[in-house]
Amino acid sequence: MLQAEKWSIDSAIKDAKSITAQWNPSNLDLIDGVKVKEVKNVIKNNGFLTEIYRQDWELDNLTVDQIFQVSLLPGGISAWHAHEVTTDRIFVNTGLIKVVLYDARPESPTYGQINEFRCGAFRPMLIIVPPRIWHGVQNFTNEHAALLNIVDRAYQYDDPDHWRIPVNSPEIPYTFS
Ligand SMILES: Cc1cn([C@H]2C[C@H](O)[C@@H](COP(=O)(O)OP(=O)(O)O[C@H]3O[C@@H](C)C(=O)[C@@H](O)[C@H]3O)O2)c(=O)[nH]c1=O
Repeated sequence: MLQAEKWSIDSAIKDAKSITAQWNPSNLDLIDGVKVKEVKNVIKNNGFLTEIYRQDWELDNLTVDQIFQVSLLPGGISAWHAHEVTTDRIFVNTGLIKVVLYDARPESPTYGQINEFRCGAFRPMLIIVPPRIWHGVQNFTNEHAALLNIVDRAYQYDDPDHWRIPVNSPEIPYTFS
């Protein structure tokens, strides 16, 4: 273990572990029920192809009832959301977006846990967000960004399965910066 003998500046702070050998955040313990499928871009002579969702990935045994896109302007934040019965499957397909989850289920083994994902074209992944997991997204770049949401229950115009609390709610121990 490297120690800061008197070679550095007194106020210097040594980095702690931040990443694993698989290039994942070292503090990422998935919230119970959350699944992540990382995919790789297939580079072609004229660009690249990225698979977004396949039933044979067997991530869940739910249907695909609707797919919609959410575009976020530079710096845009959409938080916090939760659904009682709908599963979100989020794929950032343009730019880079921070996807943050919070487990507020008292009975959950990961109650109180935060998961933060930074994903998009450079690090494509599908994030499965079970019902009752709070979630928010932020375009933390100065470019346009967008995500696809592949849901197992289509949006119900007359009775949305959609609960919200303000982005700055003290109920969730996370601040978008
Ligand atoms: C989801 C949805 C919304 N809408 C309407 C409802 C509302 O007037 C407007 C904005 O919808 P929302 O307020 O739900 O959009 P938004 O606040 O951006 O929430 C969406 O963001 C992502 C990150 C999520 O997590 C989802 O829960 C999704 O609802 O669009 C549709 O017309 N069709 C749809 O399929």
